[in-house]
Amino acid sequence: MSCDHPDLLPLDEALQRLWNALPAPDLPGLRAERDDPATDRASMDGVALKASEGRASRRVLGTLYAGSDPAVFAVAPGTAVRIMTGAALPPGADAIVPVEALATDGDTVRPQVDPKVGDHVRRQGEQARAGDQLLPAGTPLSAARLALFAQEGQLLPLRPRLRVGVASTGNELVPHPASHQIRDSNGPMLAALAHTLGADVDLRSALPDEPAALAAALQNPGDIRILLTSGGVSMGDHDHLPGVLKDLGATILFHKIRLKPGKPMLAALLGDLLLLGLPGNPVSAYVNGLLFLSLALARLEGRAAPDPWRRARLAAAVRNKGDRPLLHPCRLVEGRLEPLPGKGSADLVTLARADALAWIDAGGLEAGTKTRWMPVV
Ligand SMILES: Nc1nc2c(c(=O)[nH]1)N[C@H]1C(S)=C(S)[C@@H](COP(=O)(O)OP(=O)(O)OC[C@H]3O[C@@H](n4cnc5c(N)ncnc54)[C@H](O)[C@@H]3O)O[C@H]1N2
Ligand code: MOO
Repeated sequence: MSCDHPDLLPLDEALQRLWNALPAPDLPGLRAERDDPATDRASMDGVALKASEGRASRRVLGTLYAGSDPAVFAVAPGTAVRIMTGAALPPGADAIVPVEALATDGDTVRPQVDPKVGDHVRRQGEQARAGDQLLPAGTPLSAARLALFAQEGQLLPLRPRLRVGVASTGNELVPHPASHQIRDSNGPMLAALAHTLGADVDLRSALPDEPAALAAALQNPGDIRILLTSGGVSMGDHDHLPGVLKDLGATILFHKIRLKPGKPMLAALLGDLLLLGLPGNPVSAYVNGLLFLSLALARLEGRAAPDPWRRARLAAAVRNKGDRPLLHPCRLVEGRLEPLPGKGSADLVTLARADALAWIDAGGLEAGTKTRWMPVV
């Protein structure tokens, strides 16, 4: 019997749908408060002098450091001022000769090179002029952009880390398992993943396969913005999550995607709470947790959408008989993807040995094919 599902949502569309459904914070634009740099500055440690005097000796008047007021010196013919990187140029100087290109004798210096006007000088306003638009409103935040806001006197406070709840589901999850039971490995895995991705994590006890318990957890989520669950989203008698969400009036963003592992992946909004209902199989929970949580955190924090994909060649062929693209565990060896002999979406042993997940189109890929892959973090 074929299990092909033409209605499954392609991964990139699912990611886009999640991105569009989440609100980005208000992202202000930025204008330059003053010229950048605000005065001519030294870009090397050396002496500030008049270039037109060529290699002639100069008498050193003193030293300017980054932050020194340059007006205390005036560079007249036959003089120079020692200057450190970042210091404003003194009046009269138009070039810097670096320490390495100077002969020094007491307070006299002699350039060993022919200085030219503007040598090793960062010109006033060469990066921006006062009033220039530096970043339009809506530009996603990054550490570099936050630094630019700080430079212009508009320090943006760091946002508190988003709080992410993690709750596994399943009656089979117990701390001391008999042979028909298992330990909860998804909970600790997803907590670690959320922590790695920069969230503040609340790892909760596993929930039983009971609609009432799931409903209670969803209706009283506590102080979290995102809830990661694992399990209970497929076709089994105990797969209650989709029905519970429907009864609670949640907005289902998608349920079931064209990816192996990850077919029953579910995302829903319940008021302000984003629920990522990850499939229970550990590799599936990992892959989808990584893809969807990193995107959701970036969106809610006002960062650009992360692109986890890199490209490399497969060292060996990988078969994929299904109709879904496959993310296959690999080792990266000298820049090539060496497929591991994995046993599918329940095989945590192979996932833990992998450092890459390679994208294998439906139908499989031959050895030597270049394909996209993402790191296992
Ligand atoms: N008739 C069908 N059966 C299944 C389908 C389907 O389309 N039709 N899809 C399969 C796929 S694909 C996946 S993935 C799984 C996902 O099912 P659920 O998300 O409903 O997960 P569960 O059934 O609750 O559990 C699946 C598997 O994972 C183990 N598990 C669950 N939670 C944990 C945990 N916290 N730590 C470790 N392992 C966990 C669980 O014991 C099961 O073995 O469904 C397929 N079936
Ligand atoms: O999504 Mo499932 O993990 O393909 O077996």
